[in-house]
Amino acid sequence: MDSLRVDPEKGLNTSTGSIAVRCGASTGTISLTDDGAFCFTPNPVRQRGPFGWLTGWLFRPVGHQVIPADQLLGARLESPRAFTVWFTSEYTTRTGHVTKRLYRAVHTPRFEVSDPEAATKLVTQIRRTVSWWGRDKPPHVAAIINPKAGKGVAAVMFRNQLLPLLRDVAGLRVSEHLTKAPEHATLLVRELTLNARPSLSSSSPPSGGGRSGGIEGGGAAGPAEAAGVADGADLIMFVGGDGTLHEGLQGLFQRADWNVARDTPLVAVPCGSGNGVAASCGLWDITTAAVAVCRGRITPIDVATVLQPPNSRHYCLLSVVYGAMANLDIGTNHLRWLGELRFHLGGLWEILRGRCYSCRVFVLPPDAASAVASAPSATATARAGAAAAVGGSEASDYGGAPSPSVAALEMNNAAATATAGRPSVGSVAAEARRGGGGEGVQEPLLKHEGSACGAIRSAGTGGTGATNNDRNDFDGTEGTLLSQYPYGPPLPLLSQLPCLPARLPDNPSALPAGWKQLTDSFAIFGAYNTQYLALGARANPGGLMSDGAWEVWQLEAHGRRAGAGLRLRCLKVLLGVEDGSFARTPDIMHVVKARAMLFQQRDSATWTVLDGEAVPEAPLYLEVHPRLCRVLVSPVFQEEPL
Ligand SMILES: Nc1ncnc2c1ncn2[C@@H]1O[C@H](COP(=O)(O)OP(=O)(O)OP(=O)(O)O)[C@@H](O)[C@H]1O
Repeated sequence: MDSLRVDPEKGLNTSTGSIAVRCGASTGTISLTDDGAFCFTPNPVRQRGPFGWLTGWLFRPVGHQVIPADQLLGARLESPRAFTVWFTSEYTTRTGHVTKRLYRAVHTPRFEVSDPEAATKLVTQIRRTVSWWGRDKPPHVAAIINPKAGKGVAAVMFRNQLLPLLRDVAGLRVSEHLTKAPEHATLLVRELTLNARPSLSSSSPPSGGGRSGGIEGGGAAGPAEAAGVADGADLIMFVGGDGTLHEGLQGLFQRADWNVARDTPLVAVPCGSGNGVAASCGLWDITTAAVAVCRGRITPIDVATVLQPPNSRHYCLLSVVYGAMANLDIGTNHLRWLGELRFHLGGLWEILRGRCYSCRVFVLPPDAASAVASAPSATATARAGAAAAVGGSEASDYGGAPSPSVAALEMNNAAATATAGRPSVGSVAAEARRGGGGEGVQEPLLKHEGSACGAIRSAGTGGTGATNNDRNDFDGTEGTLLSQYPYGPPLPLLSQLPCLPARLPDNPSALPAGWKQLTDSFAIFGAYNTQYLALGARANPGGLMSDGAWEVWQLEAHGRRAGAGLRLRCLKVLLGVEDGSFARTPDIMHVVKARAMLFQQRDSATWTVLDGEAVPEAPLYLEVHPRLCRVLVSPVFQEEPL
């Protein structure tokens, strides 16, 4: 063993392609096959003396072991000369109609070599082959950890379960960023150094070993590495619930480089109460999420802008809910310690209360949106060719060079930052909640110039004489202009509206062609992007996260109180929500696909909730940006419509 000649690149014996090791009472050789599989071949055991069989039985040799590349996770150095090899063991659980595929991380016994250098090199080679997304250097994962999410154990889970696998086994570089207050995740993501744009590889499962799937397929170094870029993050990992990811998403689109930053893959590690995004990506638990990070399989996801005139722009991945669905989330915040059980209790309470809710909703279905997007629109033209991003399912570019207003905003931001420093996380959040004007980063979004409603038209038509009489502001109330939302991805469908009304019209005739009105009164209402709203709530069975549309679900009602029949239907939905089987009952709920939505609250006994976070009661406009971001998914991820 001492005479091993070691390949400086690979750690393996150059003549045999293998390395001699000791494993317990056995000796043998380790080799890595061309397709990345790990093999341990024990040396034959010679029986010595008449009782050789007894010693052979007592000290049973370790048998031949082959671990295919798609099961390998990495290797961990246990001492300078000893290491263990880690691999995944897949298992399934079944909930009604849903089969969930999860992973355990297991490891071999310790292997010992005589040369510490050989051990280090072999460990590095295993890691690089299976978990570095085909790169030469370990990718950098920025972990945003919310210690208050769920039952408050996210930081402990990160240190005990996630970090040992990602750092010590897969050899990834992991930087920790602990949130210190609500909305701190927004600031952290806004200020993260990110690597250059990774290319999106196929979202189909890797066919061979771990080396084939991934963010940077093909074994080439990433562009950032090639360019020698500083140590920016290649992946942003959110260790918390949906709220933590939601806050991080706001930070991503508050960056001046959002159009590049949006390509940085995001991963949700389920440590919150709901974990709808993690569930929708097939990341059912922490170990499965860790395996997904090692494999690096990503898929595009639609993101919706939600505008609340006159001052707020939110980005959502998951849902907009109102009424019962909002109450069972926000109304059970004090039961956070119960985990996901709080949602079930909240649902039962809502059925017992039997309350119905009222709102005004208009939706623009995808086919109508395509027609609208292809129709000439002066305003859309003014928005830098943004309409091109809407018609197709591939949104390849969301703007490139910033529009003049964006450039102005960036200058504003720079000036504000230089003179007053960045606003604190808390002050921006408080300002946004109050709905008042603020300074600094969000200032241009907060400014409201009601008198300029006609200006957008005049800009589009080339006219100059717009007056207040030019407005089409539905009911004569003031509207808000597209030009007041200059930052982030363009809103080509919004540009078809003359302005964002402060109060929604009574019927769709006041809106451009294609808009449809939904029922005003309902027992359950929600607009969803992904299939799961929580690990145990498949509220949108059949939804696809990258089809360029959201699904709007309604359980219609008449009047303020639910009768016995309606309560029974609500109960059926609650009982069938875990696997989405409620949707098999005909006509139990009404669902439509929407590319854009206008929504106005008419009930003060509930909340408006975006991705699990309550926002002020004010009318909102939602527009879907097809495939705007990337999320990391389970290696076996497949969105199966029910
Ligand atoms: N250090 C902190 N102290 C107090 N609150 C925090 C801190 N960091 C983040 N938060 C807040 O914690 C809240 C809950 O986080 P999150 O939504 O991720 O968990 P959850 O509500 O348990 O999960 P889910 O959204 O999946 O139901 C967020 O609204 C966030 O603003």
